[in-house]
Amino acid sequence: MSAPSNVIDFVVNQVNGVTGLADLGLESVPNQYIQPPEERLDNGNIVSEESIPTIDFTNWDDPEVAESIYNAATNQGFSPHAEATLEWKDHLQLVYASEEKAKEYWPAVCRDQALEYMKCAEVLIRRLLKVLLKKLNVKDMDKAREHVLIGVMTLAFNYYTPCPNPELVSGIGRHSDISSITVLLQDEIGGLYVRASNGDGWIYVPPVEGALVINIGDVLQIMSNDRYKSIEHRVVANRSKTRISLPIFVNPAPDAIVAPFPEVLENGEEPKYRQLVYSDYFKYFFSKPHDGKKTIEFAKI
Ligand SMILES: O=C(O)CCC(=O)C(=O)O
Ligand SMILES: [Fe+2]
Repeated sequence: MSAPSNVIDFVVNQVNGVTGLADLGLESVPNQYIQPPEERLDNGNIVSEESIPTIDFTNWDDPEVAESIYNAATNQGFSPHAEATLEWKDHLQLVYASEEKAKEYWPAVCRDQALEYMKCAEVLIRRLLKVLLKKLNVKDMDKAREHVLIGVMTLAFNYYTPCPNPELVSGIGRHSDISSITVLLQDEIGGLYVRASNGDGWIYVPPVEGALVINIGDVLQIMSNDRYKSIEHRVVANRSKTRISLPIFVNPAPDAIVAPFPEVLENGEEPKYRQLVYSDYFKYFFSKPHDGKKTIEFAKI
């Protein structure tokens, strides 16, 4: 079977998605999905000596838990440049504005489960942020801070359909999230990689039953004036299995002002980032293809 003559129209406008494309039984993926060779992930750039830490949160009051979270959040490298290709995934995003709005607008098929999950996750998110802020000397989460750190939470459903040429495409191109933090639930298939600390290779993030993946996003990097580093990550496609992941993006409200915390600059440290309105950062991120950690340059002084 050959690809439709207008792939974007078939996938996007006719709402067939990548899954509809794959269902045509193509022998090879359309050109629009093929990544340039330097962007492909192979055994040559996978780092196996390094792994990501798994932290047990059962005992929140243990200072060692706080220390592990802090260490995990301060470690990240840099990235080179990227080309624009389409991603091999379909997705749905549910914005959590309020419980009433969620009940009104979210699809009935998953509404109750999604709401329950969001409520549980919110408890974890608040605790995590508290630990991370404490290390920055930011003592309380007042309304203004809440507006910027947990202004809008969005639950996304990523659906990575099997791909006939997984080595040529990208499930999601390399990027850092533009959240404060992202809490990700992945199924047992695997496919997520994060940048190794040398800034060059990639580390596989194995699915761990009962564990969530926590990513630091650009907003926390900006607000911590680089104490915390947002993590560059990517997803590879799978030849035979469907993979599902559910990230919660914990984002500022659109009108929130993002800037380094005064507490971080207290000792005369120079701010590395300017003040910006989050909606401008958001628009900038979506105005271009994923390009590693380059979005944050937009906020740099
Ligand atoms: O599917 C994953 O594991 C990661 C998804 C992701 O990075 C994103 O949606 O921003
Ligand atoms: Fe992401």
